[in-house]
Amino acid sequence: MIVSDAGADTRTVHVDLGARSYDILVGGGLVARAGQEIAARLPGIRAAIVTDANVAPLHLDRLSAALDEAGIGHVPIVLPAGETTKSFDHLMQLVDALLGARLERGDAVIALGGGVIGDLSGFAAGIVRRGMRFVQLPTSLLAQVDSSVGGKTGINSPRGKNLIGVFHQPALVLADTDILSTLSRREFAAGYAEVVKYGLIDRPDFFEWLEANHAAIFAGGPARVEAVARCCEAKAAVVADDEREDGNRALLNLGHTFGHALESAVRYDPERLVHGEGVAIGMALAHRFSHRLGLIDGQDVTRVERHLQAVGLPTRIDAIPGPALDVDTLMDRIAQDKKVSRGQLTFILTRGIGQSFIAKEVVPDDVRAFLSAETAAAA
Ligand SMILES: NC(=O)c1ccc[n+]([C@@H]2O[C@H](COP(=O)([O-])OP(=O)(O)OC[C@H]3O[C@@H](n4cnc5c(N)ncnc54)[C@H](O)[C@@H]3O)[C@@H](O)[C@H]2O)c1
Ligand SMILES: O=C(O)C(=O)C[C@@H](O)[C@H](O)[C@H](O)COP(=O)(O)O
Ligand SMILES: [Zn+2]
Repeated sequence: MIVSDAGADTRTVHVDLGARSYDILVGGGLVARAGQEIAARLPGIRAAIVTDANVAPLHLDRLSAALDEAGIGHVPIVLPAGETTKSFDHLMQLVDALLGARLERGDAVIALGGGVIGDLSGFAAGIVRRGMRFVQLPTSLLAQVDSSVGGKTGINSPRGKNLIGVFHQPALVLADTDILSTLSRREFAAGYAEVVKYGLIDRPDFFEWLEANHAAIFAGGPARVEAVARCCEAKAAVVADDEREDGNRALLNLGHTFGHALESAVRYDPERLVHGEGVAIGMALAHRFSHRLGLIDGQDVTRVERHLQAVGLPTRIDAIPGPALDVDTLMDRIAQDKKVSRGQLTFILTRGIGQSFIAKEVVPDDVRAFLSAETAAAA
């Protein structure tokens, strides 16, 4: 993985995966350049632009014009916005539209959207004609710093989050930071949870930088570009080292065992919880659980909670609006987590800020007692 300058305001992060290597371009104005960047890497293709009903009216025409300019024939496919679109019904609809457009295996699926569109489109690209080319044009902060990189694709099940999917790497990621200007503050903050995650995993200096610079990142400008590029650099390094999560890639799941259980328990209802908010609560829970197990100093836990709260992110289960969540349901979803191995729970726990580690054979009764205390505190 190499980070280099590629023009005045574009940063290039290379994801080093042998034959499946690709570039992530980060900076302003990339939608306008998308046609030429794609044509340079995937000459002669046709494409489908997959997007959602919120993003389409804001950004589809500009991308379409950029592809026209580069002579890339394309069809738009617009799906409903929101987490419930990561479903078998919408996968079927998307697959049918790709086949109906007579796109070939060598053609490309271009995801123009947040993580929902990226995960669903990547899955469709991975299975249609046994694997079409795939390009990510992430439009949410979360998608720019996390979901567009690394090739995890898929949909949700009522039994748990992301339980159905494939690894399918993109051929190119174009993270146009200008496009974030139309994102709501709530969704920007949700994406910021995944930004904080990289600091908490193993980059304490980055966490400290975020504490000092979060306002500038939310405001836009160079700090935002810097944050996106540094997250992509961090994720690219992990993915290059462990593409299919046989080892350390699991660290990217910090906060997700709890977070995914919460998302699934609210049935992926965005009025109650979106993914990044689930990750924020999940990271706070992972730190408090680590403290309960005697692994981490209470001052570090408070520092993490304070930073998440400073940008308006939730840190407790009772921050989720609607009916109280039940511990049995949460334990049922946790038992479905993809990190479970030979029936044993795996969590990402921590010994301090930037000192996360993979904890195998976590005792379910310890988790249950902890969640009972957390939800009782909420009652
Ligand atoms: N594959 C991975 O490695 C990975 C990593 C992290 C998260 N994820 C997945 O990503 C999903 C969450 O992604 P998300 O937070 O981007 O959610 P999302 O795709 O639902 O986007 C959030 C909301 O913002 C809107 N939106 C997106 N870009 C916009 C823009 N530029 N202007 C205005 N509105 C815009 C969307 O329409 C949606 O309503 C979850 O399903 C999660 O599981 C996957
Ligand atoms: O890329 C990864 O690996 C991650 O874990 C990134 C997470 O932020 C992301 O939410 C991912 O989809 C979770 O993966 P899962 O395997 O737990 O479904
Ligand atoms: Zn995530």
